[in-house]
Amino acid sequence: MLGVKLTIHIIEKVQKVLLQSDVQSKSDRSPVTVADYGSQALVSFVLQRELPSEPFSLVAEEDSGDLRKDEAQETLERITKLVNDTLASDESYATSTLSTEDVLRAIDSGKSDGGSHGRHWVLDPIDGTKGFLRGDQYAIALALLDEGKVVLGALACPNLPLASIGGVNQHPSQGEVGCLFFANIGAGTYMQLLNSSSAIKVQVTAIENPEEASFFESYEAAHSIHDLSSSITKKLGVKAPPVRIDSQAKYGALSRGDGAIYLRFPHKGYREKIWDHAAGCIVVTEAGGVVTDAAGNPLDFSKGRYLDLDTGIIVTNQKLMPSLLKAVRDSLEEKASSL
Ligand SMILES: Nc1ncnc2c1ncn2[C@@H]1O[C@H](COP(=O)(O)O)[C@@H](O)[C@H]1OP(=O)(O)O
Ligand SMILES: [Mg+2]
Ligand SMILES: [Mg+2]
Ligand SMILES: [Mg+2]
Repeated sequence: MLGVKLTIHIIEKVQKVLLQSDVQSKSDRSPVTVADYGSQALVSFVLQRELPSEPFSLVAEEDSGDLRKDEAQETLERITKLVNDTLASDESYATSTLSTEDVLRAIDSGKSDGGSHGRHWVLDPIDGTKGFLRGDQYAIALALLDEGKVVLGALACPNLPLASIGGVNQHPSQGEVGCLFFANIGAGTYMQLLNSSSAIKVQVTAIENPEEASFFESYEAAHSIHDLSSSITKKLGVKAPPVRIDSQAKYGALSRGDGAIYLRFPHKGYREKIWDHAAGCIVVTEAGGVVTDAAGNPLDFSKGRYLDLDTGIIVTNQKLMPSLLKAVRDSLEEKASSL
């Protein structure tokens, strides 16, 4: 249990870093903010502080390359202040102060390649940066790999309502907001409000009839081919329109039964990273769901920083998976023969 408690502890702390902030563009033209860097520095620092006796390995999204350039000095100072203010607000870390060099080093300790041996932490400091910038959904995703398998996952979704987001009659502005999902291998998935400490066990939906199912996909059409998921769900007989939200909040929502299906088909040439799915994958599977690639194979997190997979990622419950896989196969064949 130490791992799970530790993970929650860190994520609650990181949430405080997430203020509105300037945005830079990375070499792949995706956005990165001082909050992404601050979050990664903080999680990395706290993990190393809490686990001094074991070799530390972190596979994380960001690196300090751009922050080391002369013109980034001011940004780096802002990130350092953000990190130090957060540490100062917590009893256990109030005496820690990081220099700009410490922050760069903490960010860069996320350069591990992971792999099939030993233990590796896997972090997406902000997943769904575009959603974060829009004020929509985003997540902080932390997982632990042990001998290539995900054994622990925590997904903090600060903008996710406690009430279901899968239905048609939604009032997203009402009620409590900010959910944390965590899963430990063999022990199920739990959810709690970010500002509370009492967790409830969650389960994926038991729906067997696709006509009653609703499905999630990316908000951003550049992240997933919407036409393809529409063809798949039509074949399956899904009646509801897609629920489009950002980030691994989709996995969290699915794990508590908000929707029944999550489809993700990135455009040609995009390579999926392990930090975009490790926490979400265990959160859904421990809640009774199934996560596979488009060919029906389980995701393999042991191959390094990237997932080596066939075409796309599909998620649903055990009952719906066989017919979903068939609809995926048929739609992909149709697409291939129309090219
Ligand atoms: N061109 C792209 N295609 C697919 N996914 C992308 C692309 N660019 C960034 N991503 C990543 O996809 C995930 C979000 O997808 P979605 O919100 O659509 O589910 C994020 O991990 C995002 O990274 P990031 O962590 O930088 O936000
Ligand atoms: Mg990013
Ligand atoms: Mg991500
Ligand atoms: Mg990210």
